[in-house]
Amino acid sequence: MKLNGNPGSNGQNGAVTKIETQKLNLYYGEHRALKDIEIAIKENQITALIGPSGCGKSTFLRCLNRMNDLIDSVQIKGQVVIDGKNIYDKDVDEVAVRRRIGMVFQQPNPFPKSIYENLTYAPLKHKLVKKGAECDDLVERSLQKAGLWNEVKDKLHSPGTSLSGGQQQRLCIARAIAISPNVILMDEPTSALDPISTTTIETLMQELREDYTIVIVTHNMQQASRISDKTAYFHMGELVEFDDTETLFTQPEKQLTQDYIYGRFG
Ligand SMILES: Nc1ncnc2c1ncn2[C@@H]1O[C@H](COP(=O)(O)OP(=O)(O)OP(=O)(O)O)[C@@H](O)[C@H]1O
Repeated sequence: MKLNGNPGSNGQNGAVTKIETQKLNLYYGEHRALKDIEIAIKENQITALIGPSGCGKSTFLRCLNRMNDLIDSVQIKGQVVIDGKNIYDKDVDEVAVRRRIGMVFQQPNPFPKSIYENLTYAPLKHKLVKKGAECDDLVERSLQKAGLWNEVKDKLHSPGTSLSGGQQQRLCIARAIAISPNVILMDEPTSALDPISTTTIETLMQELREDYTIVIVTHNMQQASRISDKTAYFHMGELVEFDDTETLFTQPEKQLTQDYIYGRFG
């Protein structure tokens, strides 16, 4: 696969801003893990977050769907504006935020239920669909989008955990899609997968970009380079550099970015 061959980086400079953070700071107790992060993430693009271990990539990602709210010691200051509205405003329902913004984790984590129920559980709970034909339709559409339908259509009532690791991760992507989000967050979604499953998911992400805004944390710089339109380099809680992926990997402006990309640390 060609390094820096991301097809989406051309001609999308005028894309609409989907997510914008303003002076975003996050504290775990006394520890300031994010420092004045300001970034504008574009709609229907893939944005990769890279940087050394502990620099705050996952913390930042979790700010985008208010997942950090679940941690007692966390204090967040600043704004995360999605579709023009700060998701930390008092009148915003955090459960509704998490519904609009799907998340896929490092380890595939299907529920201990059937493939079918993995996809219908949350939509039924949120009353997005009714049992029966609507659920059947949702299951087929979500699995089609996640590129898994042909592999599982004859065993929808088998446990999700009976699938291979790569299939389980695509089931988790289908589950994220089933709640009709418009943003999908992915935290190292392929790091537990073999190279073939990784390629399948990378290809799938290119297709999903048509319909969703995707933000992905990855340790794999070649992956960021292959799949993303924009890349953000984080270091010790700061956003050091954010640019078109091709520019960031070939002509990084900041010394810290150069050191990381050229392997001088991290
Ligand atoms: N639940 C938590 N409680 C306290 N501190 C935390 C918590 N989660 C993360 N941290 C700290 O916040 C900082 C950023 O962590 P984070 O996991 O966001 O980094 P990361 O860049 O995603 O790292 P990695 O690449 O290793 O996953 C680190 O110093 C980490 O120890």
